[in-house]
Amino acid sequence: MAKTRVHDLAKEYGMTSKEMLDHLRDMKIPAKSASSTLEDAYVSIVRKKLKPILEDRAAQIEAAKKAEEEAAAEAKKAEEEAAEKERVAAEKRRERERAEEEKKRAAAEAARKRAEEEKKRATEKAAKERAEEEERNRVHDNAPKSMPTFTSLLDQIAQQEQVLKQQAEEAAQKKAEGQGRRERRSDSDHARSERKSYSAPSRMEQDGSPEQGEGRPGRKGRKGSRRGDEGEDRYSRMAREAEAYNRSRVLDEAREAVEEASRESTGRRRRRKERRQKQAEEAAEEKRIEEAIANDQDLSQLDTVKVPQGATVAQLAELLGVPANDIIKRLFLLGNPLTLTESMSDDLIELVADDLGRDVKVMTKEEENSFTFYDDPKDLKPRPPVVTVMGHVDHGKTSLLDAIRHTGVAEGEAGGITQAIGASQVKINGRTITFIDTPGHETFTAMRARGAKVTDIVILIVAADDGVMPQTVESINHAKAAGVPIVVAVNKIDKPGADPTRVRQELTEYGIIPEEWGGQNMFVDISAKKHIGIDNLLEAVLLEADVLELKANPDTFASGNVLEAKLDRGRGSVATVLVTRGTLHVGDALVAGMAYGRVRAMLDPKGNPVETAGPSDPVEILGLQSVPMAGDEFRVFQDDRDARDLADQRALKARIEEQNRVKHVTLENLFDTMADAEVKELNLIIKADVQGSIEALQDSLDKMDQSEVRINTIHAAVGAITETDVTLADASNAIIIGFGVRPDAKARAAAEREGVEIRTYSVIYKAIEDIDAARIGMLKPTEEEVQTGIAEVRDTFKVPKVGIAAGCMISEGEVSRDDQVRLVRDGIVVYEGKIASLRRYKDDVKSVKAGFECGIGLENFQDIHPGDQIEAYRVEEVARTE
Ligand SMILES: Nc1nc2c(ncn2[C@@H]2O[C@H](COP(=O)(O)OP(=O)(O)OP(=O)(O)O)[C@@H](O)[C@H]2O)c(=O)[nH]1
Repeated sequence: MAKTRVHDLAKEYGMTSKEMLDHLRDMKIPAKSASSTLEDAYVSIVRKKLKPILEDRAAQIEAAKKAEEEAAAEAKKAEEEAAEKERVAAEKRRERERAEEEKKRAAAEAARKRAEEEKKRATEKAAKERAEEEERNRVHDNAPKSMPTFTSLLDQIAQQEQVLKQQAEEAAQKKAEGQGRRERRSDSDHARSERKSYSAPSRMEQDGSPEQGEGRPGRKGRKGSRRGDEGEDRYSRMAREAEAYNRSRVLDEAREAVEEASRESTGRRRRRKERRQKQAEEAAEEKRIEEAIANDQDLSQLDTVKVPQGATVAQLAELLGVPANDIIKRLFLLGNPLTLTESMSDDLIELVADDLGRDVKVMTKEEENSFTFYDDPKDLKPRPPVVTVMGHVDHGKTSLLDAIRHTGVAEGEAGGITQAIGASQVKINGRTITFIDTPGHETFTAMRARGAKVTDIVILIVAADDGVMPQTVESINHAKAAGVPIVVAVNKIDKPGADPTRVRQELTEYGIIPEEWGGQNMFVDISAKKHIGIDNLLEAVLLEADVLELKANPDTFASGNVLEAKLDRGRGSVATVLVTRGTLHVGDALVAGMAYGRVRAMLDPKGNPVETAGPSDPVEILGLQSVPMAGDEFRVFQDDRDARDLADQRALKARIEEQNRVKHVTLENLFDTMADAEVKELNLIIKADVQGSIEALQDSLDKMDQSEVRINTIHAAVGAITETDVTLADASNAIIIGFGVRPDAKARAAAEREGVEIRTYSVIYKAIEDIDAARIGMLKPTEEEVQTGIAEVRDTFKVPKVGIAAGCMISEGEVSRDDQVRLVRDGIVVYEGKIASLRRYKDDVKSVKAGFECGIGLENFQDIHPGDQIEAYRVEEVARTE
């Protein structure tokens, strides 16, 4: 019989071994230590006696739980209140922003008006100035530009001379009154003295010695001029000096005036140039605003200049409307001297533009070409509808498409019809309908996920003997999500148990209501097998198409989507494309995703070679140099260099993204990486469900031999592995170790993208073992966990005998009945084990794929909550490499 150890029993009662030993001693039960074993009889005594303790503990736990719940409820309430407050604040903020925006718009409008008025005024002023200038030029015909200044200077000089002459006369008069001998002097001498002494007073003032001069006996001017100051008459000397002084001053002033005049003239020229530039800018701005208004563009985006990636200095200058020198100067200051024809990096373009106070958007070739086409309504012509058939498995999708392909074909020919490409076309009443031959909503949704909306109408096929089934509902939801109208084909009406009315009834539950019952959907009863009602169905599709008024411009370069593509051994890259606009011709240069080429040959759905394909035509094209992907958009280019450039650019971008994935360290490559590295360190980020695990691991790591590789724990915390952890690991070349925790979806995607290794464990010793082995290059994994699928728990329900089961949606991959699973709640692993039941509605199924709903029961586990995640995985053997 199994024996129970003291410490196990203690654990069961949530007490320490010592406490348990004390109880045993009280009960007189022999036990020495925690590892002592107890007979079953003793164990049952203990259980009986300790029952009140257990109950007490349970009550405590219950109380604690209740308190916790209350606290949580309160916290939630507070959170809701805060959220409400935040919402109100956000609303107010938005209102403020709206008002601000309005204000800005009004200001912009006012500025524009002001600019207009200013422009008008400036034009008038300029005209006036021009008139005045012309007038002036007429007066001073042929005169140099500085002449007016000289003239005014000469006037000034004449005025000054007049003043000085007066002053000299006054001085002479004074002197004549004081000294009689002056009277004897000749008239000419007197006149000369008068002329020459006009600046005498100022000279005297300068010398500060009028008395001294007055006291000295005078000499004859002529004599004085020959023999120096001694014999010179005082006034003559003063006059001479004044004349010399004046001449140099006048010359200086004149020189200055000339300079000033020439400065003024260049200044004027500059100002004129600036004014003209400003006017041109304003006119350009006005034109842009007018164009933007005419094209319904967002006015706030107007200031952003679109610059193609790799633009040269000259191109950027032209786009920004600034002199190239301005850009070269800034590049020089930024330490990146470039010449006019050199191209600039994205960063440099942005830096320089920023420095110039301009907003730019560097456009990749992809962005440059990713505009939506605009067609003038008068160029639009009706086009055939494009139809996809959807429905539950075995309800007859393939049979219907087959029946449709045989429509209008004579019995004898029927056998010869082969489905050449992934789409077909039928003619009814002289009109064409295009069918996409990959039925089912997976393809439909996959295409839609890639941005390809090719289907105009969905035919929902429902077997009259089976009624609405799970995939019927899923198809409805997918069609509704894409906003595509549904025509219902009630199939298998030839079968004895067929009940078309029941189908109609059931579909009303999902909002699909027959027209005859006042709803929006056309219903047609058919038998795909017996070819009954097929024409009626096609007519219904045409009626629906009429409502949609499907149109496209056929007279332009073709564009559309790739429906499927493959590499054919004999023919190379083969792609089925659906033209949505324009007309595709043999010889056209086109790009589809990363593939580029010229259309070498085209085949229609019946496999016949054709020269052209218009809107809604599916064709198989040969000639692409690589294989595009289903859903890729294709476009024809006028110039095949543009097509090649775009394809190259896309391929280059993909390559760069691939290369940019830094090769991070993993436990497997640790040894080899360390062999090359100078610093031998292993960085770890540890995430665990409880603090204890972190401490236990850290403890073991500390004890590890770190002489060859130093182990650094750069971050350790309790909780799920998040995107931030991955970012940190990426930046510090670290490995993430998780205990009882899982990465969330974002973290998983980031780790995949950045090549960061995440290792999750449920036992510590296994992690230590792996790290230890990796350190010495001995990590040889023999098993590998392969994730198969993820199920999101949407709801839980009670199943008799099974207990609580989870109503799930498979969000990734495929979950199989025999997969191993773990239940993850908020990133923490709460259960690991097996699937007890996997069901689609009432049926047990082997597996369920992404996009489908199912019920999952877990083995011996009932604590499932909505919002939990069930991760399914398989453990696979890994072949040893050595
Ligand atoms: N009696 C009868 N049987 C039909 C009719 N249409 C289809 N079937 C049969 O139903 C079965 C399933 O038809 P499929 O066309 O393969 O159905 P499906 O929806 O394409 O099936 P999956 O491709 O598996 O999703 C085949 O055995 C058909 O012969 C019909 O109008 N009457």
